[in-house]
Amino acid sequence: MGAPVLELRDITCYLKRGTNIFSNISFTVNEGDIVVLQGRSGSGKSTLLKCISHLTMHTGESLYRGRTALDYGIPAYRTKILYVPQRPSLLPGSPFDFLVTITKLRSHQALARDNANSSPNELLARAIEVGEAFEIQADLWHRSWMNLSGGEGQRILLAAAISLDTAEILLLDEPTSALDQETSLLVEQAIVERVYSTKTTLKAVIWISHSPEQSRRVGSRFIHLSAGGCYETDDPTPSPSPSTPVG
Ligand SMILES: Nc1ncnc2c1ncn2[C@@H]1O[C@H](COP(=O)(O)OP(=O)(O)OP(=O)(O)O)[C@@H](O)[C@H]1O
Repeated sequence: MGAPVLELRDITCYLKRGTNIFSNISFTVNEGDIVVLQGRSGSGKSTLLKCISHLTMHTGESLYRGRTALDYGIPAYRTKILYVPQRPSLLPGSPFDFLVTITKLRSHQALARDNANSSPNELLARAIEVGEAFEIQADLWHRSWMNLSGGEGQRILLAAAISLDTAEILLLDEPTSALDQETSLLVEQAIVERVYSTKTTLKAVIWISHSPEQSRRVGSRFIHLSAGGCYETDDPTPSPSPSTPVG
């Protein structure tokens, strides 16, 4: 087992007093883990990823390398634990504009000081290279997000997250939901290779998937959200009743 990277302690998310989406979610993500997060529609998978990245109010703690997001400062924490939504629905401009905006963030610049390839054009060159592995043509990076297909936008967002190469954990919210089987396989392969490569910053992934086949292909661990809690199983096709409670 690799070193612990992210420890979730008693994460509870409530809509209003007395109504929790889930309660006391606790598990640890180690280097080399590809944790597939499963559960019925509405069980709270996306909400859990948003809690981990501090986009949603919750109680409990997410410790990255033993420290909280407040210890690091939330922007710096988010460069290391990066949430990738299913769709880039509200982003203005083009994917290239998005990369330019990121390079101007102080949290990104603090990390990029050690990294010679930090200018927007260098970042774009890396993003284009990653995107090509996902069959994204270079000119799409300059097209408005609004004029990209669902699958193009999804792959570009993933390629951008990967090419930043700052995150130790990617929180992937159904990263292939808009893709055909063949393109899904390309994306899966690229992500899995990066987790196991010693040349990239990425150490682990939490990956929401509704597909047992995909879970089997990519997952090294399987955590199921159910009845407001979670359990870990060895089986990528989850059983209706909890096997091993986590936490
Ligand atoms: N901001 C919000 N206000 C009210 N309810 C919310 C809010 N965000 C999420 N919910 C509710 O919380 C529950 C969990 O939503 P979430 O999107 O996390 O589920 P999910 O497991 O990711 O679902 P799916 O598999 O369908 O994507 C749902 O019942 C949803 O309607």
